[in-house]
Amino acid sequence: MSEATREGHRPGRLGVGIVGAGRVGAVLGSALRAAGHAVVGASAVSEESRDRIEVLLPGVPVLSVEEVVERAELVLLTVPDDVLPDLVAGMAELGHWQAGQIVLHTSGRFGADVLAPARRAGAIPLAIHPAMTFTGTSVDLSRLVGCPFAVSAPGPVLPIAQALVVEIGGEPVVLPEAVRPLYHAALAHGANHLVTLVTQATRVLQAAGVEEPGQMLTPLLTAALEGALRQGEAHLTGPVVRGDVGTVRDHVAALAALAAEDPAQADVPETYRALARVTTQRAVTAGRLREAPAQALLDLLASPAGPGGAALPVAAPAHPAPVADTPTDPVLVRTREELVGALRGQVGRRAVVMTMGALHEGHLDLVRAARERAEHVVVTIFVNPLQFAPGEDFEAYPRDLAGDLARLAEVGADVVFAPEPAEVYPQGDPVVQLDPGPMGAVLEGRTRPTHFAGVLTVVNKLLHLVRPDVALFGEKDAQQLALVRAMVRDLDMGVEVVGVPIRRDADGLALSSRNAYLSADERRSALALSAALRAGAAAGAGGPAEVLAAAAAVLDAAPGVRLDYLALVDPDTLAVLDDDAQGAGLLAVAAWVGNTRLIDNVAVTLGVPPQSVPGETDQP
Ligand SMILES: Nc1ncnc2c1ncn2[C@@H]1O[C@H](COP(=O)(O)OP(=O)(O)OP(=O)(O)O)[C@@H](O)[C@H]1O
Ligand SMILES: CC(C)(CO)[C@@H](O)C(=O)[O-]
Ligand code: BAL
Repeated sequence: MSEATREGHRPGRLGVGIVGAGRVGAVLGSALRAAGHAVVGASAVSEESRDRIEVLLPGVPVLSVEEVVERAELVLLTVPDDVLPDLVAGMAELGHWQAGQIVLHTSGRFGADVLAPARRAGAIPLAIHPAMTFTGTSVDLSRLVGCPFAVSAPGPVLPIAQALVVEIGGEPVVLPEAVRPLYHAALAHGANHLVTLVTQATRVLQAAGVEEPGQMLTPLLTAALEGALRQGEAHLTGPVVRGDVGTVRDHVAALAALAAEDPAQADVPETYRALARVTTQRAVTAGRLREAPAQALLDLLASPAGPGGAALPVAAPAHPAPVADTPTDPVLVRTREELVGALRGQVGRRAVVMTMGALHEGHLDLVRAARERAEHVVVTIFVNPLQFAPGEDFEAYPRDLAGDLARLAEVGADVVFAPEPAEVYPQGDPVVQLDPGPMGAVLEGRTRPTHFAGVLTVVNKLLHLVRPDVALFGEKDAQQLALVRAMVRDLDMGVEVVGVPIRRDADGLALSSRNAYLSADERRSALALSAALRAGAAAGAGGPAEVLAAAAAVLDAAPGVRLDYLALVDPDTLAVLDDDAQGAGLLAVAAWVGNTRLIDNVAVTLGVPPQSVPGETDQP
C-alpha cells in the first residue's frame, strides 16, 4: 500500500513513472519532480520524446511501458485520448496494475471511468486535465502555476487528485465524470478555434499589406479576450452590434474577392459569415441589437452573393432564434452542419429534389410530386462544377437564390440546401468519382464525356447528405434519370427514384434554366426541337427509320439550329434501337441554338399506331 492511501490526502514522496513522454507527460513529470517526487522512468517512442526527457527530466531512464508500470507508485498516463482505453485494458489483461498504485491520466474528454480495469486490480484511478496548452519546454512549468486542472475521481480518492494538483501549483476544479466531454468541447472550441480565427485575421491583414499583423492585433485581441471573459456578449463591439449593414456588406465583398484571388483564404468568407450570423443572433438575445437591422444582417450574411445579394431567410438555429422565418418559408441551409440540424427531428418520409437553381415550373412540378410522396421535402440548389467541362457554361449558369426561395415557398419545400462548392468538395475535386459506364458515353456523354461522372458523383453525395426515402428527377434529362436509376439499382442504394414528366411552355418548348440565354429570335428557332420530337412520335407506327426521318426533316428545315444528335434509343439502357424495334423507344435530341445547347426528348411507341386523339378514331 502506498503512502498516499496510508496518509490520507497527502500523497507523500512517490516514485513517478511516465507512460508517453509527450509534451504534457514531460512537463507534468518535471513539475512533480520539482514538488519532491522521484521520477523513476519514462517510456518514449519518438526521438523528440527522448530529447524532451533529456532536457526536462535529466537522468530519468527511458523504459518500456511495462517497466514503467512495474516500478512506479504513481503512473502518469499521458498518451493520446484514443489510445488510452486500450492501453489501460491491455495492461490489466497482462496483470501489470498493482493494488494501491495511483494511476493518473491527463485526457480532457475522459473521467476516471476509463481507468476501471486498473481500479479492478486495486489501483487508485485519477483523471487530472490541465486546462492549458503545452509547448513541451520548461516555459510550460511556469504556466502550471495557477493553472486550472479538471479533476475527476471516485469520492474517497478525490482528495489525492486535488492534493497532487496543488503540489504542482495548479488549481483543482472537480468535475463529474458525465460532463467531461462537454468540458473538453468547450476548451477545444474556445482555444483551438481561437487559433484558427486569429490565424485567419493575421493572414487577411497580411493580404492587406500590413507588415506586422501580430503587433497590430495584439492589443485589440487582448482587450477583446479580457472583455469577453469578463462580460460575455455585453462586451461586443463592432459593426454587427451597431447594426451597420453597409460595413458588413463591404467586409463580405472584400473577403469574397480575396478568397477568389487566393485559394489559401477560401475558408475566410464562410467563417466570417457564420460567426457574424451567430454574433447577430446573440446580440439580439442579449438585447444589444434590434430585430430590423438584425434581419437585414442575417439576410446579407446568408447570401452567397454577399453584397447586392437579395434578402434571404436564414437557417434555423439549434435553439429558437429571436429573428425567425415566416412559417411558409423554407429553411435555407448552406453547410453540412446546418443541413444535419435542419433534418434533425424530421419524422416520416423525406423526399429530395436536386436542382442547379434558376428554378422554373418544371422544377416546381418535381417539388409538387415530392410533396405527394413524402412528409418532408428537401430541395438542393447546387451548380455542380464537377459536371461542367472547361469551356462550358459553369460561370454563366443562371443563379437566383432569392427568386428560387420565393418560388419554393409557394410550393412548400421545407428545407433548401444551397451549399458552396467548397462545402460539397472540401478537398477540391474528389479523388474517387463514380464511373457511369457505357450508358454515360452515349448521347449527352459523347459531347460531354466527363458530364455524367460529375452528375452521379454529386447525386451520390447529396443522397448521402440528405438521406431521403425518395428522390425525384425530371424526364427532361432522360439520360440522367436512366443513369441515376441504374446507379441506385447497381449499387444497392436503397432510395426510390421517381421520374417526373417534362413541363413545356404552351408552344411546346421544354422549360429549362438555359432558356434564359435565348434571344427572342433564338427562342422561336428553339421550337424546332419539340416540333421535331412531335413529328417523330407521330411517325412511331412506321418504325424507327420513319421516326428519325420525320424528326430530322423538321430540324433540317429549322433556321439557326445546329444539331448535335438525334437518336432513337431504348429508354432504360439507352442502346440505339434497331430498325425492326417495336414497343417503347425514347427519341432524344440535342442542338445548339446560337450559343445555347438545349436538350429534349419524347417517348415513342414503335410499330403501333399513335395514341388516338379525342374526337378522332383509329378504328377502320
Ligand atoms: N422542363 C422540365 N420538366 C420537368 N423536369 C425538369 C424540367 N427541367 C428540368 N427538370 C428537372 O429538374 C431537375 C434539375 O434540373 P436543372 O436544375 O438542371 O434544370 P434545367 O432546367 O434542366 O437546367 P438546364 O437545362 O439548364 O440544365 C432535373 O431533374 C431536371 O430533369
Ligand atoms: C441532378 C443535378 C442536380 C446534379 O447536379 C443536375 O444534373 C440537374 O440539375 O439535373
Ligand atoms: N440538367 C442537367 C445539368 C447540366 O446540364 O449540367
